[in-house]
Amino acid sequence: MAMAINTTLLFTPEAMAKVDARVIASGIPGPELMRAAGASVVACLLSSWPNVARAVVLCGPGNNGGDGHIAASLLAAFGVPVLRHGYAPRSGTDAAAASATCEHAILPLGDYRPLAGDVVIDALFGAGLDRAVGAEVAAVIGRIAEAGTPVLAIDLPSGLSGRTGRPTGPVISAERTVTFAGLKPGHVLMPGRELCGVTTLADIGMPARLVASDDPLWINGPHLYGPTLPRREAADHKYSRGHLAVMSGPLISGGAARLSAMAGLRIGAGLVTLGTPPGAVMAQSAHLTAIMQHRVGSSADLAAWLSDPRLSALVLGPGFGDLEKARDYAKVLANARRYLVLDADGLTAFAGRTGELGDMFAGETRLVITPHEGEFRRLFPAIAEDETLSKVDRARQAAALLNAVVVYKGADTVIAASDGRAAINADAPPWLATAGSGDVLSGVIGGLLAQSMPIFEAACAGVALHGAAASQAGPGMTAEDLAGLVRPPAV
Ligand SMILES: NC(=O)C1=CN([C@@H]2O[C@H](COP(=O)(O)OP(=O)(O)OC[C@H]3O[C@@H](n4cnc5c(N)ncnc54)[C@H](O)[C@@H]3O)[C@@H](O)[C@H]2O)[C@@H](O)CC1
Ligand SMILES: Nc1ncnc2c1ncn2[C@@H]1O[C@H](COP(=O)(O)OP(=O)(O)O)[C@@H](O)[C@H]1O
Ligand SMILES: [K+]
Repeated sequence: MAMAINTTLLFTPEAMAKVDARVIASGIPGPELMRAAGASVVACLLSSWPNVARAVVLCGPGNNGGDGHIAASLLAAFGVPVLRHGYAPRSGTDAAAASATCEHAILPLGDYRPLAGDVVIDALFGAGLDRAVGAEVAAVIGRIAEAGTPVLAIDLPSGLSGRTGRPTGPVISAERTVTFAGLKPGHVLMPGRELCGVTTLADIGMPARLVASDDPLWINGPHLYGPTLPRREAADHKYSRGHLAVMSGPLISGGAARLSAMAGLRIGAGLVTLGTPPGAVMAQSAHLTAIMQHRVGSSADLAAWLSDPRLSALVLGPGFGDLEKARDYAKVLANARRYLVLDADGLTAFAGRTGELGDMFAGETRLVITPHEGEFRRLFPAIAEDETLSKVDRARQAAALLNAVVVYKGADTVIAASDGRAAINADAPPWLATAGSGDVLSGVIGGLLAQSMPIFEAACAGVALHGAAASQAGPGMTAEDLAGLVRPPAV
C-alpha cells in the first residue's frame, strides 16, 4: 500500500477528524486503527525506554484513552509491569472494547504516585481536548513534573491544543509524542513543539489517498517552493538574473542594509544595489565591493531610479530610520508596481496605518512583510490580542487585510498568503535569535523575488534557506556569518 502518512500537510484536529471519518467510512474499522495506534505507541516506548520498570497508562474517557488501553494490554503481554490510572470509557464505544482487552483494573487517576523507573503513557486527551483540564488532571500533571517522570504522549500531550499549539491550562510536558497519519499545527507551533518533545509520525494503515485536507496548510519545505526556484541557464547574464535594490538608512545604521544586500546577492540576484541617502554614500562605499550604490535622497530620486525597468524588487526597512520617508518610499514603489519586502522600520512606519498600506498594494500581490512578534503587535493589535486565534490564523488574517504575503517570524515562522495558503517553518535553529538575522532574511526573500520567483513561494524558500544557512553556521553564528553562508540550492 502507498505510504499512509502525510509529511507535508498539517491537519487541524477538525481536519483530522474528517480524515478519521473518511477512513472508517471506506471500510477500515475504528478498532483496527486503534490497535495500530496502540501498537505504534508500544514500539516507541520499548525502543526509547528499553529498561522501563513500570509503564503507567493514564487513560481518558475517549479514543485517546482507547489507544492507551491497547498499549497497556500489549505491554502486559510483553511482560512489562503495567498500571492503568484514569477514567473508564463509555460503554459501547471503541475505547470500551479496547479497555476490555486489558486485565488490569483502572485505578483512580488521583491515586497515581510516581516511582523511579516509571514511564508515563499520556492517553488522557488528544485531538478531542476542548477546554482546560480539571483539577484532578492538573494535580497529576503537577506530580509527574515534580518527580521528573518521563512521559510518552499519545497524539498530543494532554492540555495542549492541536490547533493553536498553546496550552488550554495545565499541560503535560512530554519527552516523546507519537501521532498518527499527519502532524497537527500544535506539534510545530510554539510552545507546542517544545511540549511534545520528539514527535514521531506513525503509519496506522490509513490509505494515503484519504489522508488529505482541503485546508491549504503545510510544513514549510521544498515540496512547496522547489519547482519554482530560479533555474541556472548556460546563457544567463547578470541582468537576466534580476536586479535587487536595498534602501540604506543614514550613516549610523547602514549595516543592516548591507547585510540584506549581501544576502540578496548570495541567493542569486544578478545585481544588488544600495539606494543610499547622500550623507551615507561615503561610509557605505568604504564597506562595499560587489554591491553597488545609487544615491537616493528623496522620493523624486527614487521615482527617477525606478524608470529603469530592470530594477524589479526592493527591500525597505532594515536600519532605515526615517519613518515618514519610509511611508513615502513605499508609496512610490507601490505606484511603480515593484515587488517590495517591507521589514523593520518600514513596518513600524505603518503602525496604525495598515489600511493605507493595504490600499497602496491593492491588485496583484507584490508586498511581503516580515514582522517579528513585536512588529506584528504594533501593526495588528486587534488580531494579536484575540486569544482564540492561532499564529496561523493571525498571519492569514493579516495577509488578507494587506493583500500581502506575511512572514510572521519566530522559532515557528508562519508564512501566509492572502488567498489562505500558509506554511509553518519548524526547523530553524535557536541561534538565529541574534541581531541582524532578520535583515539577512529580508535580503534573501528580496533576492528570490528579483529572480522572478512567485511571491508566496519566494517567501517560503527564503525562510527555509535562511534557516538552512543558520544550521550550517552552527552556534555562535553572527548575522555576518549568516549572510556569508546563504546559498541557493542547486537546481
Ligand atoms: N477515531 C479514529 O479513527 C482514531 C482516533 N485516534 C485517537 O483518538 C483521539 C481522539 O479521540 P476523541 O475524539 O475521543 O477525543 P479525546 O480522547 O481526545 O477526548 C475525549 C473527550 O474528552 C472530553 N474532553 C475534552 N477536553 C476535556 C477536558 N479538558 N476535561 C475533561 N474532558 C474533556 C471531550 O468530550 C472529548 O470528546 C486522538 O487523539 C487519537 O489518540 C486513534 O485511535 C487513531 C484513530
Ligand atoms: N528561537 C528561534 N529559533 C529559530 N529562529 C529564530 C528564533 N528567534 C528568532 N529567529 C529568527 O531569526 C530572525 C530574527 O529576525 P528579527 O527579529 O527581525 O531580528 P533583527 O531585527 O535583529 O534582524 C527571524 O528570521 C526569526 O524567525
Ligand atoms: K494525550
